[in-house]
Amino acid sequence: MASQKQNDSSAAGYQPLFKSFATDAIHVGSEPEQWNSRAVVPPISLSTTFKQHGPGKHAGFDYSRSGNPTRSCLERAVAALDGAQYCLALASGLAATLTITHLFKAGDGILCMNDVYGGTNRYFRKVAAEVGFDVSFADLTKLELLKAALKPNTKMVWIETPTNPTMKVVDIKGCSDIVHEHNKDIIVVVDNTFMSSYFQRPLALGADICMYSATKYINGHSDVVMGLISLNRDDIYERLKFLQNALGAVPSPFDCYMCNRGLKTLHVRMKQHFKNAMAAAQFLEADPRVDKVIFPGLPSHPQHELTKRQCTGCPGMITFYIKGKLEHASTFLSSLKLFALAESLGGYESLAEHPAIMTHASVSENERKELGISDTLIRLSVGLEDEEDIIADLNQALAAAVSISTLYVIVCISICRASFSDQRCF
Ligand SMILES: N[C@@H](CCSC[C@H](N)C(=O)O)C(=O)O
Repeated sequence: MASQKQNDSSAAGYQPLFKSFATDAIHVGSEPEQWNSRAVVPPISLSTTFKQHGPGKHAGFDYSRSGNPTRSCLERAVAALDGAQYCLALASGLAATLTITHLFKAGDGILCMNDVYGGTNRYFRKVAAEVGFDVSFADLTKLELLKAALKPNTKMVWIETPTNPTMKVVDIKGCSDIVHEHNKDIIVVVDNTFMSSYFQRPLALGADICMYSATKYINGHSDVVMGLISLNRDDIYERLKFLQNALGAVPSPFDCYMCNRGLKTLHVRMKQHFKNAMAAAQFLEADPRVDKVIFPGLPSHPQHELTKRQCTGCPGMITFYIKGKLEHASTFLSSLKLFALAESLGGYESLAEHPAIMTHASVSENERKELGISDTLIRLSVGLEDEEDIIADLNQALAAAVSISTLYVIVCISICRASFSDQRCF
């Protein structure tokens, strides 16, 4: 039976599930034997300071920013799930990004995937570049563009896959091999927020660092803001551990407790996100009111085969273009009843948003245009509700946004436009 379960995803052509994932999620870091009380659930250790036997002689913890027992429980669990030796928890995904960037100095080159979370784009362009980092962007789905973009001063390559919001999938192994062949000291970072460790293990594919906004799937309950960094290299870990303390962007013990609690059901949630998202993506793709659906689990996705080669499945993230203009996208979003119109993703509840106006508003208009973040682009985070209710909500909101007569007009206009550009009629 166990091997049958293991084979579910590989039967669909994806990588086999990671061995003992659920067992590790539940037990690693939460061993009752570490507490005198033998508490089965790790206690929330709120003390900011810890009594020392003698000056500088402590029992593993001296000050809560430098290290905290509840935080350690979470960090150990996440390291196990990422196939990593080490994990560090930070106060947010962006706190993780800036802590990693502090590994480098002004003048060093950072090469970033062109389509990334708006906050990452904003941090690299409007903060890191302004303090002297040489920041550049390239479409890393094309390995020849990666090769061309590597410079003598490149110190870090930042990959996000699938990308937020246009769901491009980047070949982690392909990129890591090229980067490390060019210079083995360049650090390849993968933002694994969308996939989570359940569907993708970047370190096993050659990346040096795997990072998360744990606010999303890892916690999974939309009630904690947190970042995580997993890695295997001792030298980078030592420096990041120093930076975690020296920069001080650490999460509270309560948030660590909450996130560890959410992590225990990651495997159960991700399976259901995949199932619900697949059904929603198939529904949207078959619907005439929808122009295009981008979901890596659909055979129509340009990197569907790559997704199956490097992942064990797909999360609940779907992006689609609604037919029409901004007003149709807006009406669709305001008409949703079960999906909440809200930023963020990866919680048990379904969310929908308009990247151009919401999560990616800080990306310049030109860049948004180049990336396809248009007025009709809608991003869904499909939650864990009943599949038929999710689809019914999408259906009624599409009906409110694009009536049959509007659809008729849109289709006529696009036929005319195509004919004009072909110079075949009129
Ligand atoms: N308004 C926020 C944007 C939050 S986006 C959150 C999340 N990463 C997502 O993609 O939904 C800001 O300006 O930082």
